[in-house]
Amino acid sequence: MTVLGIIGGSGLYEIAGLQNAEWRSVETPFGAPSDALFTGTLDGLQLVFLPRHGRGHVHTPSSVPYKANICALKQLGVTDIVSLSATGSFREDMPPGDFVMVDQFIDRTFAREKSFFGPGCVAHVSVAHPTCKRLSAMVSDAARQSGANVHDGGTYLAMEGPQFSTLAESRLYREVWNCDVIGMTNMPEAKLAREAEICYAPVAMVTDFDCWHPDHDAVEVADIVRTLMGNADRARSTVVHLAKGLAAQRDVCPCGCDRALETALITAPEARDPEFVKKLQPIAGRVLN
Ligand SMILES: CSC[C@H]1O[C@H](OP(=O)(O)O)[C@H](O)[C@@H]1O
Ligand SMILES: Nc1ncnc2[nH]cnc12
Repeated sequence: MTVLGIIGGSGLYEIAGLQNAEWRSVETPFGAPSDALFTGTLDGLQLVFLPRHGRGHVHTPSSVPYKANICALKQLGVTDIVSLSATGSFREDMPPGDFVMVDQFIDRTFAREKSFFGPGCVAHVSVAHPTCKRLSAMVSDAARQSGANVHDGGTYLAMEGPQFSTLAESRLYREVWNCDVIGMTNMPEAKLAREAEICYAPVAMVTDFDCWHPDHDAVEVADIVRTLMGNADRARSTVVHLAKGLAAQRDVCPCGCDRALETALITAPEARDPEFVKKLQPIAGRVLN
């Protein structure tokens, strides 16, 4: 069965229109998620919403409990995640207001735990293709139906933050590394979703041109928030259109996201730490038992 998870970024702290809606507190072996999770149904589809920074925006990009967030979504049965994020743009043809269906990342974050696995149970999943093509295509259609100008494909530079980039960094990411958008949160979120075998489709909602742009000397939160308000309405409408198109009956993912752990475990069964294996149950119970 499909359970759609929505991770709401800056400016997206709630979602309206769900039937049988309730906020549910969830504990995980990896601690508490950013906030309670808002569950309900939309057009017959089960949906779980989580505000990435918590209601009121209390978490910094570095303090977001990424592992607990993904684990909580998994515990509520989420099969597909749409991740909505505010981003800066490195491209003149991806101006504020546009949506970019990100399909690649460069991960420059350094102060975050990036794997559920560790000593006592080691696993290596592939993130060569870190997003789900099938889900991204559906989100892209839904975003177009909501009136957004959508770009299919793009590389997201994940920076640690919370400060915005220096001009030299912005130029490096744009001119040398050919990145399309920049943000602070999609890593390690995407890597953890893959480890949890959940399909992941990130939507970068452009809010600014970062500091490389001659007309935008510095990035300012007030400008971002203003653009976010327009983006947020289209993001909510995208979710509504997506819920109409996603079948409740779920087939095997053609990209293999839902089987990512099948070839990933390397620790010999007899060498695994039983306590740690217990902790990993919600994420990897399917392949560990
Ligand atoms: C408010 S601007 C900077 C902030 O916005 C983005 O957050 P999110 O990805 O959750 O929408 C960016 O990554 C920064 O955390
Ligand atoms: N220019 C920017 N850099 C990093 N994160 C962002 N989020 C929104 N705009 C951003």
